[in-house]
This record gives sequence, structure tokens and C-alpha cells, in this order.
Amino acid sequence: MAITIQKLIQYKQQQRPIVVLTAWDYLIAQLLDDSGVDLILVGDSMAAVWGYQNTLPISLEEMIYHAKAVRRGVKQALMVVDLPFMTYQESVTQAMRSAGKVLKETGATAVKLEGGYPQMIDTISRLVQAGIPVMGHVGLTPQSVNQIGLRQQGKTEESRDRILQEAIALEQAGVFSMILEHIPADLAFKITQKVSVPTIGIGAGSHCDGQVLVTSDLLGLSEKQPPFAKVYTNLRETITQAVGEFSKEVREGKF
Ligand SMILES: Nc1nc2c(c(=O)[nH]1)N[C@@H](CNc1ccc(C(=O)N[C@@H](CCC(=O)O)C(=O)O)cc1)CN2
Ligand SMILES: CC(C)(CO)C(=O)C(=O)O
Ligand SMILES: [Mg+2]
Repeated sequence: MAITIQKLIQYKQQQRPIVVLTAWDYLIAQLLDDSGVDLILVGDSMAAVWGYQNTLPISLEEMIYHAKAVRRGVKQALMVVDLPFMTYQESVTQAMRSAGKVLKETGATAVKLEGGYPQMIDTISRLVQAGIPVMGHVGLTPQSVNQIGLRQQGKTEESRDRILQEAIALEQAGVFSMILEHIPADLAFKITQKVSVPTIGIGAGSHCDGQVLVTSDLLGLSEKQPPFAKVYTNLRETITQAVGEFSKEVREGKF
């Protein structure tokens, strides 16, 4: 049975950890789905496969293009798509148009938006009222890289309190789940206890309701990855070796 938002919330109640990974194409999506991953995120971290240095340049059209390929590989998991930078921050109307376009054109179940400041809370609340499931994202929000860099957030008492309040506001706005990125483990734990919707951590300790990694990091395919990413295998090495062997055989006339 395919995973629903209701089921995901039940997982939190049952304290069953939620497995989340990113996918950017059909091949990976289908492998992740077959492996029983609960939620597949078409993240704007896909910027890396376009050779962009951060997530800011990715467009809504590029996200949709990849999300359509991912959709064909997803049969069981819940599929969520990141709204890219400047396709939802301007106004409720802009967010509504972008989210609507993503859901209509890709068949994804939900969208993810970064930020928990008052205007974003209002936007998310309006999307939810319109029937669009929203995943929140607080702590380190990579689309604000030019303002806050990529450092851990929630280091000062003031910042800790702000992130906690944002998480509570997100729950009240109606998100079905939220990402907690690059914050201290004890803060992530506090938020996880406080909100009734599942928290999915990345660089936020092991006490969240679920964990997410960028799949190319886990596979050792990324050019570079954040310090909190665990690399489970080294695909860069495997690929380089395989390509080297093929090249050698071709050049020696053995292939
Ligand atoms: N592939 C990959 N791309 C990503 C993410 C990921 O998960 N993996 N996640 C998002 C970016 N998040 C981060 C978070 C932290 C860092 C990082 O490297 N932080 C250093 C500081 C770096 C700095 O200050 O310049 C630290 O020590 O905290 C990089 C990307 C989007 N893109
Ligand atoms: C996985 C996560 C949360 C990392 O920022 C994400 O949003 C992405 O991959 O784009
Ligand atoms: Mg993202």
C-alpha cells in the first residue's frame, strides 16, 4: 500500500523512524522506491547535477522537468518537491501558482517550502487551506545562503528560541511534516517532542522522527558534501575505475 500523509503522521505516533532520500531521475527514484524508502524528495539540491554551486539558480521548470521523471519511478513512497528560490517568497499568489503547477504537472503529493518567518507561515497556511499539502523546512535554510551561509543554526539562545517558535508556527499553519537542517541535536529533540507532526532531520542529531540525506552524498557521488552527511559507499571511485577499465580495453583493441 502506498504511503500517505496520514500514515507518515502515524509513524511518529508509533515511534517508527521515517526514511527519506532525494531523487532527481527515474532510475534512482525507482531503486529507492523498491528499497522501501518512505518519502522521496525532489530536492533543489539537484542544482548540483546542473553544476550550480548552490540551490539559488534552479528554476521551477527545471524542478518540474526532473520531478516528472522521478514520478514514473515512485509507486509506494510519498513524493515531495522543493519549490525553488524566488518561486514562492514574493506573495501568497506566487506560491499558490508555483505549488499548483508542480502538483498538476508532476503528480507529486506535496511541496516543500523553506522558512518559518511570519509571512511564510501565512503563505503556508493559505496553501494548506487550498488543499496543497506542505512540508516545512527550518534551521539552516539553504536558499538563504547569501545571508546566513551554511553554518549550523541555533547556536545562541535567541536563535534557538526563534527556530523552536518557527517550528511551532509551522505546525499551526498545517504542515504535515518538517525538515530540521543543521541545528544542535538537543534543539531538534525539543522540537520533535513539542510538535505533533513528524520532524525529518539532516545534521540535526538522531532524535528526530526521521532522517534525510541527499542520495548522491550517501552514494559517494557528490563532488563535496556537508560535514553531517554519512557516505556509505564510494561511487565516484567505482565509476572512475569502471570507465578506466573500459577505456583501457577499447584502446588495447580488446573490446
Ligand atoms: N550535496 C548536498 N547538497 C545540498 C545539501 C546536502 O545535504 N548535500 N543540503 C543543502 C545545503 N546544506 C548544507 C549544509 C551545510 C554545509 C556545510 O558544508 N557546512 C559547513 C560550513 C561551510 C561553510 O561555512 O562554508 C559546516 O561546517 O557547517 C553545506 C551544505 C542543499 N544542498
Ligand atoms: C535534503 C534537503 C533537506 C537538504 O537541504 C533538501 O531540501 C534538498 O535536498 O534540496
Ligand atoms: Mg532543498
